[in-house]
Amino acid sequence: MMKKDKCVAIVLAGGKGRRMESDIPKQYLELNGKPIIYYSINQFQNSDIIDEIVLVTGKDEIQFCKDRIVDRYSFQKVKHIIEGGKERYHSVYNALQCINECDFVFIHDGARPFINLELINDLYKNVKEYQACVVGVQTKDTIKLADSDGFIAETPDRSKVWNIQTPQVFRWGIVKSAYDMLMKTDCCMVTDDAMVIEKMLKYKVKLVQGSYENIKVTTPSDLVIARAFLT
Ligand SMILES: Nc1ccn([C@@H]2O[C@H](COP(=O)(O)OP(=O)(O)OP(=O)(O)O)[C@@H](O)[C@H]2O)c(=O)n1
Ligand SMILES: C[C@](O)(CO)[C@H](O)COP(=O)(O)O
Repeated sequence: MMKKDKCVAIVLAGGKGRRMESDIPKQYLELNGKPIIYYSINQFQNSDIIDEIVLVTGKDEIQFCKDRIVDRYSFQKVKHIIEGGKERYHSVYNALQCINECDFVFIHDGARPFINLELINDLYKNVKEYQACVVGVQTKDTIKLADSDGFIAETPDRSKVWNIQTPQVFRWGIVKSAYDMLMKTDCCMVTDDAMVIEKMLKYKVKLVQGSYENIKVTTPSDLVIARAFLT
């Protein structure tokens, strides 16, 4: 694939992993002898699309990431290892501050180990065309919207309902200005990057078909599933 653009990947590992209830943050738990975070950094390191990686982690884990992940596995594209913030969107904002300027930013949960080079290529093609895109899969369940009393209020057409994953990929100017605007508002109900673009800029974000295996390791049962995918 022809590539002249500069692409930076932000890999998020600044969360505490409370729902995993483990002693160490879930992104450092091991799958087949390697930390969960290793798998996605490795895909970005091996991708011809990605030029640089910013790794975001907890203050107390910066040295561990440098020694036990970046140096140990020779992840030369990791140019910054920085401290995250209170919420996911604070961590993304911190990462955006250390990117000088580039063409496209790939934002990825370090707790999603099963991305691959094909998906990164696909997202790159889409972001060049649409400027903003996120990966997801169509829901396999029937979805109900609830009212405040716990009764069904609505059943949306499930062909229009997607489960959203990461990477979420944006042209630099779009993601930078949307996050700058977000930090100047009181808005805090933000659970993914597309929401920031939708809310702040009213920009249309393209959905890109992903894989049902691109799970986020969130609870102990996800760890069992992730280990099964690797056998
Ligand atoms: N302040 C935060 C919160 C989350 N994340 C990262 O964002 C991704 C998605 O978040 P989630 O799965 O919710 O992780 P945690 O916040 O760690 O989990 P929990 O809500 O169970 O504590 C993870 O890779 C996580 O490390 C981050 O970088 N900074
Ligand atoms: C960004 C994300 O992975 C898309 O599904 C997700 O929203 C992260 O959210 P969480 O609430 O922190 O699990």
